[in-house]
Amino acid sequence: MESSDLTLEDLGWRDAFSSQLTAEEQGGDLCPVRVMAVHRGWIDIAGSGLSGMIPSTLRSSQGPVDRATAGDWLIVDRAKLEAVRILDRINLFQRQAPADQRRVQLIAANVDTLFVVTSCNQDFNVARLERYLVMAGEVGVTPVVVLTKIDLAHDPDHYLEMARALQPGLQVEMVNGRDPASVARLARYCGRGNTVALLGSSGVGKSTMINGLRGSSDIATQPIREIDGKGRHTTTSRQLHRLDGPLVGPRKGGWLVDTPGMREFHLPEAATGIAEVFDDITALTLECRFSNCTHGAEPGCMVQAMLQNGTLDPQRLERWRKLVLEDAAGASGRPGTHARKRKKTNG
Ligand SMILES: Nc1nc2c(ncn2[C@@H]2O[C@H](COP(=O)(O)OP(=O)(O)OP(=O)(O)O)[C@@H](O)[C@H]2O)c(=O)[nH]1
Ligand SMILES: [Zn+2]
Repeated sequence: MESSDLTLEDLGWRDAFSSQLTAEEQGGDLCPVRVMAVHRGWIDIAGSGLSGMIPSTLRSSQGPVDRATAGDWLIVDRAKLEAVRILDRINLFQRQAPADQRRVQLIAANVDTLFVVTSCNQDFNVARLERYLVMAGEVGVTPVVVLTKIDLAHDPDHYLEMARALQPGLQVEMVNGRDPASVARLARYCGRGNTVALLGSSGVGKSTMINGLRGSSDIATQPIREIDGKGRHTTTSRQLHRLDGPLVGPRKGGWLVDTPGMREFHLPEAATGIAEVFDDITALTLECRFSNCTHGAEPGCMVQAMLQNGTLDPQRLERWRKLVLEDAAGASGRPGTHARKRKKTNG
């Protein structure tokens, strides 16, 4: 282990983790650390005043999601350089492994804010944004829609209005990623101890934004060559990057989760997220006469009633139907019955 000047607060420690510690985990050789990067068989960890690399194997592992992933908090045995257990997560991004649908791939844990990034041009797509927001709701992470390239848009406020209409109370920020003064709007989400992740299509300006926040031109989101535990070079980008640029404040920055899966993330399941993003429609369905109403031609269908009287946007209803159908279709191919956490971190 090497020493470091990081504190647990810098690393994103929360009361939700303190309350999980047993008496013997609060002294002696056992201590909490955060997983900063995941390599094949090894993890980079950082805790109060220490950092280093240890084998990723847990002393005992229970079930498919009981594996360390980027952002996790672990109890480690400092003397034996061993990972003991994973603390219950505030949230977890996971997906079905592309190669094997029965396996889950863990992407990142304990994320505070999800930047849903889109540019103010043809990339702006209501259905796609709703999908991202459904995902945020499902994982239990607070989304912030970031509209980029406002300098190129003829009428950026139009995009702002459309974005705000996606979900009640949704936070929306507009930035010109190339202008540090503009990117500074995002700094408040990236401060000490905060963990953010980004979602958005290629080319919308994610890297530009991150570089602006970090105040450097190194591409924060490019894979980094590292030396693994056996002294080999490996390419990994499954890690947390410090957001420590001048906009956030030197030594005050939080963490950016950047893992390959994050950028291609799609939903393993979505019912909770759909209910959240489409809470207006969900509320209507509860008032239909029949509990198994398909909102087609049944009598006493509240959804149809609101459609008829013009209260409900038919396109929004169509997008909702599509997501619900997809979720139902996905249900059959899903991996095991893992417990899911859904607790909001900030608010
Ligand atoms: N005018 C303008 N250009 C921008 C803005 N944000 C990004 N760009 C430009 O858009 C291009 C794509 O930006 P990137 O930051 O590479 O996009 P990305 O989302 O990281 O793309 P991937 O790495 O493919 O996922 C670059 O040429 C940027 O300079 C912006 O707010 N305004
Ligand atoms: Zn109905």
